[in-house]
Amino acid sequence: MDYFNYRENTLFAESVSVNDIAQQFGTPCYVYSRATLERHYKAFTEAAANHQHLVCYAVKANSNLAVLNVLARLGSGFDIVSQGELARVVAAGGEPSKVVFSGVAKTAAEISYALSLGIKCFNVESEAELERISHVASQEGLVAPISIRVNPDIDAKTHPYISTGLKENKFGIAISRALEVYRHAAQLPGIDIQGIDFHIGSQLTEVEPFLAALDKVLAIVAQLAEYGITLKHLDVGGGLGVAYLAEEPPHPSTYVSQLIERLAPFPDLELVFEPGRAIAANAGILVTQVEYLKQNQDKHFAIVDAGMNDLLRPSLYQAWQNIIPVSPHEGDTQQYDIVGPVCETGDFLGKDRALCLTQGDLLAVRSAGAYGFTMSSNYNSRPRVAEIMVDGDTVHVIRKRETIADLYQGENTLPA
Ligand SMILES: Cc1ncc(COP(=O)(O)O)c(C=O)c1O
Ligand SMILES: N[C@@H](CCCC[NH3+])C(=O)O
Repeated sequence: MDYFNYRENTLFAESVSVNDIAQQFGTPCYVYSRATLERHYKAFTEAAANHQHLVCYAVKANSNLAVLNVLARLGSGFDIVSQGELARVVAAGGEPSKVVFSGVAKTAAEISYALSLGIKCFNVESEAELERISHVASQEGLVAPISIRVNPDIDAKTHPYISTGLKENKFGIAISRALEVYRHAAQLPGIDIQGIDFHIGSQLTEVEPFLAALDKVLAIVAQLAEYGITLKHLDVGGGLGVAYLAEEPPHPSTYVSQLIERLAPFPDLELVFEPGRAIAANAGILVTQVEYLKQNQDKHFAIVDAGMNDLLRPSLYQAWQNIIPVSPHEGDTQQYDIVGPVCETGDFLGKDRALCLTQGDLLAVRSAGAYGFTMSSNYNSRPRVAEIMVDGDTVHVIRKRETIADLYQGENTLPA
């Protein structure tokens, strides 16, 4: 049974109610749907069925072991950006041979760990990193599979903090230098050139920027072939957006098939995708309870038990996420700012929401399955909340709520 639709992540399953989950496990809590995660993953793989491909789910979106395990069981690969994420993939039963390693600041220790596990590819983000990978691999008598992440200088038309493919962004190697860097890489010891990679940003709502970047990168693939460097894969990154409000991002199947059309002249080039948000965002909600209602002159506040430390996106990006009552009831509707307990004016989950509320009501913040828990913190010494997975008629606690004692575990006072 599906609990969340791709566009409207309907909350109310017949057999498992959000109310019951909140009663049983307390609030705030994140609730994810296994069926939805699986459906979103399959939207990519089914659309790509006629071309060699690998979906490498971007672990940063939601790195809970159960989420990774659900995807690993379907054969998913993983896009990681740290040793910690790689360790999670392994602990969740993912295959290192399906892991691509992105990120601008890979340390020698991280490179060594990833090499020892035999990952699919390092997505190299700078010339200095290429030298470091070559050095580490040679020292260890290993060969590192690499792909150059090129920065195609394409405007992804998204929030400036999550745009990554412009020349002023820190990511990737300028596309104008790509040929030179590949020719150098081909001479380096311990390096095995496997592919090419780009990732132009997150929450893109149009296919055009992806296609523009892809065209630029395919031109490089063709030129490299002339130099005798034949690439095995092309990694188009992640970035496909979801509907938080009225956005109308392309369905994964439309996006995937349009990219694959462009690959007609390259039938042997494996296509790698790194979706995070498109798989996880609308597979999850954050459930929170109204602690107090309060009015300051004309302003109405609903003070809830989840704050910016639990869900940072509204504060950080002024991101809009739908907030709905779990059990709607009759009464007066007011324009509420939904604010949290954290001592910051920027601590809000939503502003000016027309809602009919009473103290104790449960609210669901939708589209919270991606960049929700993973961006949470202990700010204000608030324990991290529980994560729950709905799997058919069964509800699993996939991460228990932190205790107060967990908050300072590992800390010490100074010796006497
Ligand atoms: C290199 C890389 N790949 C994949 C992703 C996943 O992006 P999204 O969640 O937008 O699909 C990101 C984050 O933007 C990223 O930096
Ligand atoms: N954290 C961002 C997405 C960043 C993508 C990371 N490359 C968000 O919540 O929208």
